[in-house]
Amino acid sequence: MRIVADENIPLVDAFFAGQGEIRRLPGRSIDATVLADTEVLLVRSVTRVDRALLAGSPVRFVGTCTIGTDHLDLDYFQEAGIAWSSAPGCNARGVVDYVLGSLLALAEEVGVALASRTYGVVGAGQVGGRLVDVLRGLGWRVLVCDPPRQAMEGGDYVDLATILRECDTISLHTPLSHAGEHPTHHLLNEARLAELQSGAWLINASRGGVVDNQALRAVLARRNDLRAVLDVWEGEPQADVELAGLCRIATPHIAGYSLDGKLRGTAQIYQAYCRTQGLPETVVLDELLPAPWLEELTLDTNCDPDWALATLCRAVYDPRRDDADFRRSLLGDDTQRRAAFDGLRKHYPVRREIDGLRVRLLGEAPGLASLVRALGATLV
Ligand SMILES: NC(=O)c1ccc[n+]([C@@H]2O[C@H](COP(=O)([O-])OP(=O)(O)OC[C@H]3O[C@@H](n4cnc5c(N)ncnc54)[C@H](O)[C@@H]3O)[C@@H](O)[C@H]2O)c1
Ligand SMILES: O=C(O)[C@H](O)[C@H](O)COP(=O)(O)O
Repeated sequence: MRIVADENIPLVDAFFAGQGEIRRLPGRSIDATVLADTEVLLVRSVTRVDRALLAGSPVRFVGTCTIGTDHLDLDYFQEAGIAWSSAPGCNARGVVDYVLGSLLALAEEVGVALASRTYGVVGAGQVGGRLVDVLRGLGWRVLVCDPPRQAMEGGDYVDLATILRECDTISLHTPLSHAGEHPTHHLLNEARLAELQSGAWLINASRGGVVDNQALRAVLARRNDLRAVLDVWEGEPQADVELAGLCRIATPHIAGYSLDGKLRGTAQIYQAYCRTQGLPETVVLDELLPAPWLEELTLDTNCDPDWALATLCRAVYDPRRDDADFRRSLLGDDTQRRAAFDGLRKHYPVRREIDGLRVRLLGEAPGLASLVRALGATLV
């Protein structure tokens, strides 16, 4: 059996070598020609997988090591009887860590307490749901907008207008969709962006097209009270340089790029492949994940909780490093910038997840203990 895999899928050999011959290619160069004799296609988000790519090929399983599926034509897969799998939730924790790191950076810059903000989470699935749990666990006020979940489950949700009116800190975590009852393409359009509160912070680590980038650029140019954090861009790998310049944090679609998240992505499509083929799963992720560089921290119980929060988060990840790398890459011409966008992602440094930390408290400190638990770290 022949397998074509994006060259940026880590551990693809460890998981799939027993299944056939693997050909690794840059995701953007996978085309119909290379699939002419391929049964299994393993991709990341940069490969558009649709009729034009697959028609006439023997591909019978498509795995994407990503949460997002907007690059897959699922209707075509159904019509053509092609089995597929994404990796739901694989890197959700990484995105939560990115949002936390961004909030810390903005709070420091503005000089406000994060506890004084009102958070609006739009889309409460794998990523947004985890984020809501962390923010509420920290004791912060959070409103949630998720019309599909609200329709299915009822519960304590608000609409987007309420989020824009009441929240000064908004984080977007919806899929990118152009159709259906609740399409998200340009969910934040010119009119909605105009409703952002004075001094609002807007974070988008979902998909670029959820925010009208041109409208965002215009509103940020007009209003210097607003602060935007963008990890995702319309037209990637091309990012709007002027818009990036107006953002407080700008990164090349790496919010979910923890090592754990990437490896989980590979493991999840391997598991799905085995299930569809009725094969036993013989490769186990836990045996392949290296130990984190920092496993345990000890906190004195009289430490300041805000310092503890920043220290625990930044011990694992600080998005300002990615922001700095990305800004340097924006100095070239269009071709160089596109290459740099992909290059920064391909050569992304090792990063782990905050919930992998173990924290030892030197004595009784219920407030600190609940902070550690809210972050998802383990108290020892
Ligand atoms: N930047 C990154 O590195 C990165 C990493 C992981 C995921 N993502 C992206 O983040 C987004 C969220 O991922 P997820 O795993 O949480 O997805 P998910 O499918 O688990 O959750 C999405 C949620 O959004 C809700 N939703 C759908 N339409 C909505 C609308 N119009 N308004 C409000 N809510 C709506 C859904 O009901 C669902 O609960 C996706 O776009 C995904 O591709 C980005
Ligand atoms: O959808 C996802 O899982 C994320 O956006 C993911 O980080 C995309 O990474 P890529 O496949 O582009 O490497």
